[in-house]
Amino acid sequence: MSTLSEQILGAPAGEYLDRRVDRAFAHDGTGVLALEAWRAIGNGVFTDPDRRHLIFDHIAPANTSLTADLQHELRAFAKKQKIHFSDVGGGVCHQVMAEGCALPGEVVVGADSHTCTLGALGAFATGVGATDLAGVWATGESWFRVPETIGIFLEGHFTGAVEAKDLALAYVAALGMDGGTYRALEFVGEGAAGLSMADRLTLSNMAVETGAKAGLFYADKTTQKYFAGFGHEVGVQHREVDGYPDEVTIDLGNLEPLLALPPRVDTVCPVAEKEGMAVDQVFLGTCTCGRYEDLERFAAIVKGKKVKVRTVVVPASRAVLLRAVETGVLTTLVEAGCAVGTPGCGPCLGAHMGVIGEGEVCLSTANRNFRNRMGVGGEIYLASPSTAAATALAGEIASPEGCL
Ligand SMILES: CC(C)[C@H](C(=O)O)[C@@H](O)C(=O)O
Ligand code: SF4
Repeated sequence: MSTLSEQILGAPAGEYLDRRVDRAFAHDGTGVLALEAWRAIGNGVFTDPDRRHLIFDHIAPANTSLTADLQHELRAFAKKQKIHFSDVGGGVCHQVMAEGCALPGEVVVGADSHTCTLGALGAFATGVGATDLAGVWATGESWFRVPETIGIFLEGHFTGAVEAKDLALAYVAALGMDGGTYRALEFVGEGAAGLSMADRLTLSNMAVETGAKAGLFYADKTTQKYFAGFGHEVGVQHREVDGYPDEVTIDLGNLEPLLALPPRVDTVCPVAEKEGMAVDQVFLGTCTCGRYEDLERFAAIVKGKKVKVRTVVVPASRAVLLRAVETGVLTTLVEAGCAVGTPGCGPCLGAHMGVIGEGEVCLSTANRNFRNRMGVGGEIYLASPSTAAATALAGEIASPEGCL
C-alpha cells in the first residue's frame, strides 16, 4: 500500500535513495549557477542531454548588459551539450515542461521551487538547488528522501465565480506556510477527479507554499486526454491507500473568491472583506495562473469594457499566447486596455516588465506575495484571474461574483 510518491520513487516514506532522474531542467537564473557548479564538479561529463532542458523565462528578454552576457554564455553551453533549449518568449519553465515534456510516473527535478507544478501530471516533480542540478547533469542521478504524504481530499465542485486559485489559497491557508514541510501532498477525491488539467497545474504549483516537496494528482482519463493532445499515450495511476496520517478535506462548493494578504501566502480572507481597496496594478500571468484558461476567464469579464488601472498580462507560454491569438482572447484583452508582455515570468519576481513602486499595490494571480518581491516597498495581494479581472475593471479590489 504505497502513496503515489512511494510508487514512483520505489521506496517507503522516510527512506533515502539515489535515483536516476528522468528529466531535469533549469532556467536563465539558476542555469548560470548550475553551470558554474558543473564546471567545478563535472569533469566535463554531461549525461542524458536528451532529457535535460534549459528554459529562458525569468529575465527574458534580458534587462541589462550583464544579464545579456550571462545568457549569451548559457545559450552557447546549451547548444554545445545539445540539450533542449527554449529561448526568450517560449514561456515559463514549468508551463513549457507541462506541454508534453514531463510525463506521468517520471522523476523530474528542476532548479526552481515551483517544479512541484508538474505533480499535476502524475510525476514526482520537485525543486532542487542549482548545485544539485549540476550533480544531475554530471551523474544522471540525485538523492531523495521519500516524503510522507498529506492527503488533500476534495469534494463537490466550484460554484459561482470560484476557481482553482481560490482553492489553492484555501488549502495553503489550511496547512499554513510550513504545514507541508518535506511532505508530499496528494490531491484526491471526486473533487480532484473533476478538475481540468489547467486547474490541477494551479493547485500543484502552490504545494511548495506550504513547504511541501511535491503536490501530486493521480493520472486519470483527464491526464490521458491532455497528453493525447501532445501525441503521447500515457497510462493511468491507481490510489492504493485509503487514508493518510494527515488529511485536509475541502468542499469546493463551500468556497468563495479569496485573497492572500501581503506578506504571507497563508493569510487569506474573502475578497468581499477588502472590496473597495485601491490598487495600482493588476498582473495576470505566471506558472500559477498564466494559462490559456486563465486568460479566457479574465477576457470573459473584461470583454467590451475598459480596465481602470494599469493591467499587465503575460501568457505563461508561446502556446498559450498562440491559442489566445487564434480564439480572439488576446484581442479582447488588448481592446480592454491591457498591456501584453512576452511569455515568461513577467514581473512575478520583480526583475522587469512591471516592477511596482514604493507604497504601490498590485493584485496578482501569482503564488507569492512576500515583502519587496515585485519591487521595494510594494505590496502584493494574490487572487484568481476572475478576481483580477473584476479588480482591473473597478480600479479597486472587487469580487468577480457580480461580473458573471
Ligand atoms: C528565481 C527562482 C530561483 C525562484 C524559485 O525557485 O522559485 C523564482 O522562480 C520564484 O518564484 O521565486
Ligand atoms: S512565474 Fe513566478 S513563481 Fe513561476 S517560476 Fe517564474 S518567478 Fe517563479
